[in-house]
Amino acid sequence: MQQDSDNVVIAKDITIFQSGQTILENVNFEIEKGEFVFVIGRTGGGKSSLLKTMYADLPLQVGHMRVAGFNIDKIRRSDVPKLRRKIGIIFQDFQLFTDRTVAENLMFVLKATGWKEKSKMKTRISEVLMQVGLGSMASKMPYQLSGGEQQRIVIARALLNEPVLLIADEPTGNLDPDVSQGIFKLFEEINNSGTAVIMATHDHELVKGQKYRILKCENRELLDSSRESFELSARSFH
Ligand SMILES: Nc1ncnc2c1ncn2[C@@H]1O[C@H](COP(=O)(O)OP(=O)(O)OP(=O)(O)O)[C@@H](O)[C@H]1O
Repeated sequence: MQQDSDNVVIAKDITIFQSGQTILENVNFEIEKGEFVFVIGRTGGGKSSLLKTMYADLPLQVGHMRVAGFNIDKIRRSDVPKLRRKIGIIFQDFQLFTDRTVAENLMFVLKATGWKEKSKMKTRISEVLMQVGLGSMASKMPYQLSGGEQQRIVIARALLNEPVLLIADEPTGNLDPDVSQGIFKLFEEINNSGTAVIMATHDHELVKGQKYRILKCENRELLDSSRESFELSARSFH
């Protein structure tokens, strides 16, 4: 597939399977640099499967997909870590090492992704912690942080290598509405600084009234608010 410098994601005629079952069929969409996109749909509709395909966790067997310059349908195992360095991935459950400080958690990722110079690593850690509003938390253990703060650290970790795309799968799923709102605002700030964001969510309150594009998984189809209008009632979220 052609490289398209304005798109961080190109999906062309893709079909997604789980254990031989078709989950989404004939999916076509593109995400531009710096775009913000929600993925919604009822439970089991295929939101996570779509995101997993994007970060090469679920192999793509039918169709073509390009993410952050990598051909997902042809990606070699050895290239998956390189892809994941270009994208940041955030899940509902904060997966921090519980026996390491915040700074050690972030340092671990920098080392694993090839950073060598200690002073640059320390600077980068300070920068991302500032960016998520937790500049003073470097020496805290995860258990000393609230759920919302832990999720901010996970977001800081995803930002370390300046990704072109953040993929977030229910990032506010375990958080109170107020805290969710704060996390969402943080994603918006990150997006405003130029990083594309794709966020799967069940949170109707979060999505309704927003200006952002929505992809909706429904009956094995991916509906796209930039091409068609569709129902956005609470029912389409559960
Ligand atoms: N590892 C797996 N093995 C087999 N089937 C799976 C696997 N993961 C998901 N599925 C099935 O694929 C379908 C889509 O699941 P997926 O998790 O993508 O949906 P979702 O929209 O993210 O759901 P939820 O909102 O509940 O997280 C479901 O029928 C699910 O049971």
